[in-house]
Amino acid sequence: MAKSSEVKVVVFGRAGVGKSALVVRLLTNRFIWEYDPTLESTYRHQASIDDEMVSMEILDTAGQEDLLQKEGHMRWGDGFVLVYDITDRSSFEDVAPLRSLVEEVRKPRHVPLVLVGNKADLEHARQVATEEGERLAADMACAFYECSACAGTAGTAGTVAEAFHELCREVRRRRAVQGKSRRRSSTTHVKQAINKMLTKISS
Ligand SMILES: Nc1nc2c(ncn2[C@@H]2O[C@H](COP(=O)(O)OP(=O)(O)OP(=O)(O)O)[C@@H](O)[C@H]2O)c(=O)[nH]1
Repeated sequence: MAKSSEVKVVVFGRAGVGKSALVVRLLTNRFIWEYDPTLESTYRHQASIDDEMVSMEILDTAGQEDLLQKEGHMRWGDGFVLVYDITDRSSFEDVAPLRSLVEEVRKPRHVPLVLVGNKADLEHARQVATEEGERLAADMACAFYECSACAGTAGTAGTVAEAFHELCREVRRRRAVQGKSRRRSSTTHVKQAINKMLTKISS
């Protein structure tokens, strides 16, 4: 494993969608039923993603922050996990405005995002169809996962890590694109300077 990179991840979503439970699932592979509902916390987590060590700093937001706090978190993060609860339609409706705010705060940069529909174990109480999640993710041009932070739901628990890993990949892809365009613009400057010199010499 050659390189290692740092990625700051912010987990956003309405209070009670399961942000803390998802982060705990990622960090410990466990599910904890009750968590302090209002505290905001940061965690460190290392993972090998496609043969690269990635060190994630994860900010689990409180879900009830004011606009100023939200904007501060949006400036801090490299990538964002937008979470809704598949059994709570209004938490799904919160996602689009949240995404617009991130775009606004980070303009003109593209913002790496993943969309997560949590509590997939509660199929009987579902209020948001999988296709609706897929459509929203397509609109936001980001990856989409339905998962459950809840222990014992075979299949969906592993998806939690996959969602965070995919976000790190997207951050990495964006950094590569931005690095290239920075290099291109500095080459353009050198070319312009040489052209200027040549014009002066020949005149
Ligand atoms: N069945 C089920 N319950 C879940 C799941 N994830 C979280 N919960 C429950 O949902 C409630 C809220 O979970 P939290 O992780 O505290 O949610 P949060 O989004 O961090 O909430 P705030 O900190 O208030 O913003 C808790 O009772 C959890 O046990 C899940 O995947 N399935």
